[in-house]
Amino acid sequence: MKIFSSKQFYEADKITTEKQGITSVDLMERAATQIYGWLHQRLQGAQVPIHIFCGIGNNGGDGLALGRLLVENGYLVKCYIANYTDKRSPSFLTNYSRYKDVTKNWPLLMTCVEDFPAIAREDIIIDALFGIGLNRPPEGWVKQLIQHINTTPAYKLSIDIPSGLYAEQAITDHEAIIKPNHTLTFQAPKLSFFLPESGPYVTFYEILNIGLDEEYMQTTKPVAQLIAKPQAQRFYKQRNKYAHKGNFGHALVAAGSYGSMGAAVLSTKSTLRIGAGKVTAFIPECGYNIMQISVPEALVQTDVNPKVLSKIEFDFMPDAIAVGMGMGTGKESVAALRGLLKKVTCPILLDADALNCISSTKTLLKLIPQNAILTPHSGELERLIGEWSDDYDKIEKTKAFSKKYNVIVIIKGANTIIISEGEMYINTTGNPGMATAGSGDVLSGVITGLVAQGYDPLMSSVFGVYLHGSAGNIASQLIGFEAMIASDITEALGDAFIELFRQDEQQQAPAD
Ligand SMILES: NC(=O)C1=CN([C@@H]2O[C@H](COP(=O)(O)OP(=O)(O)OC[C@H]3O[C@@H](n4cnc5c(N)ncnc54)[C@H](OP(=O)(O)O)[C@@H]3O)[C@@H](O)[C@H]2O)[C@@H](O)CC1
Ligand SMILES: [K+]
Repeated sequence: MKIFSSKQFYEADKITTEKQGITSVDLMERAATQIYGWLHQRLQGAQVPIHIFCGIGNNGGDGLALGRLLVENGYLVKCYIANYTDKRSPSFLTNYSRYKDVTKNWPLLMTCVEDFPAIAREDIIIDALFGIGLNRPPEGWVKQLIQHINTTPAYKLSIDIPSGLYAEQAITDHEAIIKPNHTLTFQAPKLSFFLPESGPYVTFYEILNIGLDEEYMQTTKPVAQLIAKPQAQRFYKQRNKYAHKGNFGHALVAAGSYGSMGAAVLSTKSTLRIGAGKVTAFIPECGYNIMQISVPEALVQTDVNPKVLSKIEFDFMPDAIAVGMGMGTGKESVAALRGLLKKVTCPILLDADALNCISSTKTLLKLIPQNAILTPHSGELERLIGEWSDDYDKIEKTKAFSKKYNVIVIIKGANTIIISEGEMYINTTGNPGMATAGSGDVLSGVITGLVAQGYDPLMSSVFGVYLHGSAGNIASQLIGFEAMIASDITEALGDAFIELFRQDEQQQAPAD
């Protein structure tokens, strides 16, 4: 699914009205009708007071049109206009009059704190104060209105975007944003819904299709691609009946050190679980028994150094390499990584201490092969690209790094982001139970195992992140968030493949 910018939404709005021969007010009516349908389905005429807070732009226009539809259908509605400027939009004005025509009263104009209404906990609030046209943080009594709304326990529904939140710009005032229970967004989600600083304002969202021009939506390059089940299904490569293990590649996992062999075990096992034909673990000698016992399916080769990796030498041609998990950052590790980077000829994934070695020894940067996959967590990323001021700055700096070194960077987080060649992919699977030691080692194995099987590095990254999150979701259903450990994710990888093509009950039900 595509994520578009505000500018693109305005363009889509214009093209849609031109091509479909409708006015902006007609489009607004479509949007309001969709929200009305959503609410009516849930309320079924219930006589609960609905307070609609409207701004003076088109988001406010949506609120007024919704108010009229609710009144026409017998709901208890009170509409308030936050009259923060005189520059009312034309579509707002049309719906302002239409509301008056139906109710015989103008909506209540608010210009100061004294105008704020009392709201009971059972009431419903519709937030139509600001949409994607917000261009500065709300101030003064408008900010106080937002705070007033936030302090009530009443259910809050935001139209298009929580008011005060930008679609694709960093938050400057966290106290001036509506915290809704639910957001109904038009046509496609906005970038801010998925980033760590702004995502918490959008705990639940749904997309309402308002029929924006299909051709525009399909042919326009988005700001990001959201990866959910339909996209992930398209990545999957079906196995041929006559395939043998040689068809699914031989991966090398160079990892581990004394005290950190678990990282190597988790990666190696996950590389196998995701479907690599063969995996060789290259580890310091101290881990030999540990690895052989923990992962009997893996081949094991050991370093000359008993405790850390010092020279990564192998006697076969791997199809994919993962390096770094638990390998340490000392002199020996840096030398081992340097040697490996100099001779590598297949796709490579660099994780954890491999990234830390690169951050401490910047001369390694120029040895990173093109299209290498880097999987930093927040701290590792900061050491690579420097500090950032906000989520958007982080994305821009990561894009610049990815372009400069021609690498794929996976920014791990609640919504893991994959950046490659200026493109951005945002994953939708995963849960807070996955914030546990070793989860990243599993991800490295998953991606490496996909590369070994012949998925290209970018597809392996995007598909791997999706499957890893999906496995985490499946594991959490069995065990909950708190008790989940990284091995649970590995064990659920098989189910993640099955889940990819499982139809939900609704889809299976025969059509009437
Ligand atoms: N695109 C589509 O396809 C469709 C979009 N639709 C709807 O339109 C919405 C976008 O509408 P919009 O452009 O009128 O923006 P919106 O946010 O309502 O108002 C902005 C106004 O507020 C002002 N302003 C800004 N910041 C401010 C501040 N801090 N404090 C005070 N004032 C501030 C700013 O004026 P300024 O003072 O900057 O000149 C401007 O007047 C969109 O979210 C969706 O709900 C649907 O109807 C159907 C189809
Ligand atoms: K809103």
